[in-house]
Amino acid sequence: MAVTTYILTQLLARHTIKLTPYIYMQASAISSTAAMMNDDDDSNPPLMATYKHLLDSHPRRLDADDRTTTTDDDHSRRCVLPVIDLQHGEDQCREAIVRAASESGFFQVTNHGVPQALLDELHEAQVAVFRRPFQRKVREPLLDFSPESYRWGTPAAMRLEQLSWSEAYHLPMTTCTPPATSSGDKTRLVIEEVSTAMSELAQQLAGILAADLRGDEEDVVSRCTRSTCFLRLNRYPPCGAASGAFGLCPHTDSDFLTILHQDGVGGLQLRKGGRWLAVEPNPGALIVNVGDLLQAWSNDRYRSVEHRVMASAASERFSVAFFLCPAYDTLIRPRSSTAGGGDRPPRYKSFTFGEYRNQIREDVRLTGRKLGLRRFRIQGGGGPL
Ligand SMILES: O=C(O)CCC(=O)C(=O)O
Ligand SMILES: [Fe+2]
Repeated sequence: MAVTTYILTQLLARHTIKLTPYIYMQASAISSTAAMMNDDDDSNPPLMATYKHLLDSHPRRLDADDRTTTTDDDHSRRCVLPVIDLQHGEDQCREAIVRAASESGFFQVTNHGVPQALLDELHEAQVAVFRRPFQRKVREPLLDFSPESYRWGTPAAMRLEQLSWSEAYHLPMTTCTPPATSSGDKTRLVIEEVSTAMSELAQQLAGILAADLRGDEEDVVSRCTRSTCFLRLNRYPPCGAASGAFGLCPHTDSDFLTILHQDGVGGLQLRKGGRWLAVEPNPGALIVNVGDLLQAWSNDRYRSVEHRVMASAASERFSVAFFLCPAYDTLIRPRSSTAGGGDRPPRYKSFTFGEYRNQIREDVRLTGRKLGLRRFRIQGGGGPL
């Protein structure tokens, strides 16, 4: 029975896109039933079964009446991110990095020091980790990571637009270092090596961006340490259920700086000038993006740009994100003076990273979404950029 439902689910997952809407609803109902039976050999989280009420209440394309989502036209709009080759050395790249962080908030780096062979190994390990049966992912911790490190879907979603069709392992960097007693498992080692290499890269880039902001106030970058950063392994299962569904809902990153490695499937989009633009996968490059803390600390010199992942109907997608975060008690005090920008009054009230996180949690609990930096913005502060 388990095998039959598994095959049925797989067939439906592959073919729903080709079915008419009416047949599709029948198909999703059957597929939901299969998922609810918790087949032990099915690695997909039961997204369809769990969020069927949201899918059913929104049977049309997500974009039919929601301006925050996409259109066919937008799907074909591509965005070319600046590519910075780090082999030219820090001094040569400094200006390009500062310009990219100020103008686009997202850029790519090549010759970044994270060996491609290591990223390939992590990809292989990541596929194997997510291939474990769903019930095992939920019940048994991965290696010696905490059981809470596995997450899927969006428990608080009240509408389809708030649902992320994905699963992830959220790994604080402290836990990425295997204890001395650990078995030396290959997955463990590769996770540690990638998080260490990405952390070094993030520190280097954040250091360059920080150095360009004059002032001798507390250095936030030095407060981003192994005990405060984390790595997230993402998997986006195919979603034939609703065209235009999100693999990851629109958001800005709440950290200081993010390093992202994606596979070749595509799906990442940025919001630019009120439009969503697709980021073309670039093998060999890592994506870098400014987080909210860096935007506030730089008094809007660097930009934390809204982004999202579109779920694919046909292909699963994997990505790895490293989040450079300071300690929770780090004060984010906008710099009143920035290089090139002259004196500019602070645009944000000062806040600690801990206060920022708590405010986000509270906003999500009360409104269903993150309000982010606008919560700390000084009305009329700073004047035009
Ligand atoms: O998977 C991606 O491409 C983006 C991931 C992301 O935005 C995040 O984890 O914050
Ligand atoms: Fe993100």
